[in-house]
Amino acid sequence: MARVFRNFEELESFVKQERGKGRKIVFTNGCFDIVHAGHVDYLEKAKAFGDVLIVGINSDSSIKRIKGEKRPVVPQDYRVRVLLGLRAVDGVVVFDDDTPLEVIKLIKPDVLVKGADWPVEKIVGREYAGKVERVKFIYDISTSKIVNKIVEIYCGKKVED
Ligand SMILES: Nc1ncnc2c1ncn2[C@@H]1O[C@H](COP(=O)(O)OP(=O)(O)OP(=O)(O)O)[C@@H](O)[C@H]1O
Ligand SMILES: O=P(O)(O)O[C@@H]1O[C@H]([C@H](O)CO)[C@@H](O)[C@H](O)[C@@H]1O
Repeated sequence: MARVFRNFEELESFVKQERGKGRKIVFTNGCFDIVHAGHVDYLEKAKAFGDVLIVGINSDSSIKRIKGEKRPVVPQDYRVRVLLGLRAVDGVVVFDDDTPLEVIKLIKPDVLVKGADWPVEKIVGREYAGKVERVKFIYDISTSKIVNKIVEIYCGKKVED
């Protein structure tokens, strides 16, 4: 089963151990507030770029700063637990900064992956990765779309994007 790294030191020693076995380290990051089919698809494709997939997940306070006070809908411990249950994921680490730059600088992944909604020039940490991969969306879904649909259904209000 996948594991959660309690701190960056634990993560660093895991990465060193895996690299020692000749394994390719893939890293990606995100908020993963309400996990959906798009996340599952992109994480499986991310894993396929290497041998070990580590996912950096924003802390609750990080998400509040970057996505607004009303988010996240799902607390970080539950968001972590969902990712740990995904077949593609080997490890999860929570980061509290606005960006995963410090984690990426630490592990220098062989491959850094984001969904194709992120232009390369906006992918934080790209200069510390062996290469950067952007995964195209095959599902037209997002956490925001899910939230907005629920508000529309239950509150009869159209939420402005
Ligand atoms: N439909 C999708 N298909 C593939 N990848 C996706 C999809 N939606 C988001 N991603 C990717 O998942 C990662 C986490 O993104 P995030 O948690 O912001 O999801 P989101 O659904 O876009 O959430 P929000 O609507 O709150 O922005 C990012 O790398 C993003 O590019
Ligand atoms: O879930 P998101 O919004 O895709 O995740 C964010 O990604 C940002 C991205 O990596 C910038 O290149 C990152 O800075 C931010 O902390 C979220 O993880």
